[in-house]
Amino acid sequence: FGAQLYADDEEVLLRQLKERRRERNDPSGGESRLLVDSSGSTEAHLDEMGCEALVGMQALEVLGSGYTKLVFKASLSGGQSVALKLVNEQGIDMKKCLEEFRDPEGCRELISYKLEKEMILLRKLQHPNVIKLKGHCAGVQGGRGVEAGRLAIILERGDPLQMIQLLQSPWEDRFRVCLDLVRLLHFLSRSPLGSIGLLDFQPQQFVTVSGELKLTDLDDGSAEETPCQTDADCTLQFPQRNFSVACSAQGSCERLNEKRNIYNAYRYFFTYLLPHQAPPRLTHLVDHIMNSTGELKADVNQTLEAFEHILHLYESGLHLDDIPASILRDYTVMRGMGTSGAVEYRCWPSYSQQGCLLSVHGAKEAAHICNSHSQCNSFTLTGQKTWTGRLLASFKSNFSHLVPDETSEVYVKKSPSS
Ligand SMILES: Nc1ncnc2c1ncn2[C@@H]1O[C@H](COP(=O)(O)OP(=O)(O)OP(=O)(O)O)[C@@H](O)[C@H]1O
Repeated sequence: FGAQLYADDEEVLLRQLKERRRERNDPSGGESRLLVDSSGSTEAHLDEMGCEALVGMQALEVLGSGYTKLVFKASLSGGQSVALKLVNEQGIDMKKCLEEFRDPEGCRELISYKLEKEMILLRKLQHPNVIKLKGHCAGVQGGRGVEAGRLAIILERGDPLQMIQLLQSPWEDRFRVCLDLVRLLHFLSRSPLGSIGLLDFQPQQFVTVSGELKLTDLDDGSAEETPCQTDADCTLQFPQRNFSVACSAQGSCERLNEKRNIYNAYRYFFTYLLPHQAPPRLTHLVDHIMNSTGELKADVNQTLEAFEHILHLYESGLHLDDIPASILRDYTVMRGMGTSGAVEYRCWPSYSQQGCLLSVHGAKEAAHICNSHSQCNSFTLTGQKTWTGRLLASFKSNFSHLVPDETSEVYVKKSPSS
């Protein structure tokens, strides 16, 4: 069934289009939220939004576009911000189809099929790291930049993944993207449609929603393992490396989709995001992940375990056990206080451009960091937390006075004589 859903065979598409045309001429088949799924049954998706949700919406800006689809940010009349995905009339797919068939309506319909396929897949593959389908409308009313009469799918809105921005962000946020990706690959390896390989593994296929990574382009997947006769038929080829996979007794390359996904995760994401500025006490674990995924020595279960282990240590602070509690004796603590008139210094990669704002497990780790910065004479544990629940600590050279602040604590280095 999965492989059938992923089939892009032109003949299959045209047959489906003809069937759809027949259904449309059938007066009973007009409901916009009824969809014929590939098993032939008609499913109602009454919890999803329909065309009525788009009445009065404002299409605000283009979020992104690709060969097939165009994505708008839209503000619904209730104020909710969503992403609308439509056929990209200017896209390569449309151009190629027009060149070949010179039939604008047929081509639009052919490409709409990919949107429908994506919709079916989004329903079948629900996971925190897959973009959420909110609904669809088979005849968009029109609005700024959106033509009338087109199929639009309504998705939760994300921010396109900006690799350059991510490279400059704290390790914790970069680790989160990699962890989310591994959680997604783990799910895809045992999805309801079988083990799915993502054939186009570019960062453009992903967005983030409040820092969480989500796959948004689902039509470039394969749920079929490559058929084979001998092991020689099962090679995974990448520009820098090739791998051999065994041909199973059933005549398919064993877990090729899973392996391809892991290596792509390594080459497009981990290499850039994981090792750089990893917490010193976790680098050996990060190096181990880099090695085992770069050499395809670990499967997706082992890779996920390794990531979750790092997360556990990082959240619990267990990796900091060797920092003695006595390190805090060198500091005077003032609870319920913040500072003003601070003399800031910059560190990298800081959560703030102006000063040195880093995440810590607690006062002990903050003191350890402050001791390693020559400019640091005090730090404030703010009440703000990062996604892992770690605290944001602001490191400073000096400050002019203390101000009451229920949510924070100030630690000042004792002078050598005191
Ligand atoms: N829910 C969303 N929120 C924000 N941006 C999105 C969303 N979905 C997609 N995008 C942006 O729109 C772009 C195009 O979407 P999508 O990848 O589905 O189109 P495509 O035509 O299949 O692209 P490609 O040719 O790369 O396969 C994405 O690269 C992404 O940046």
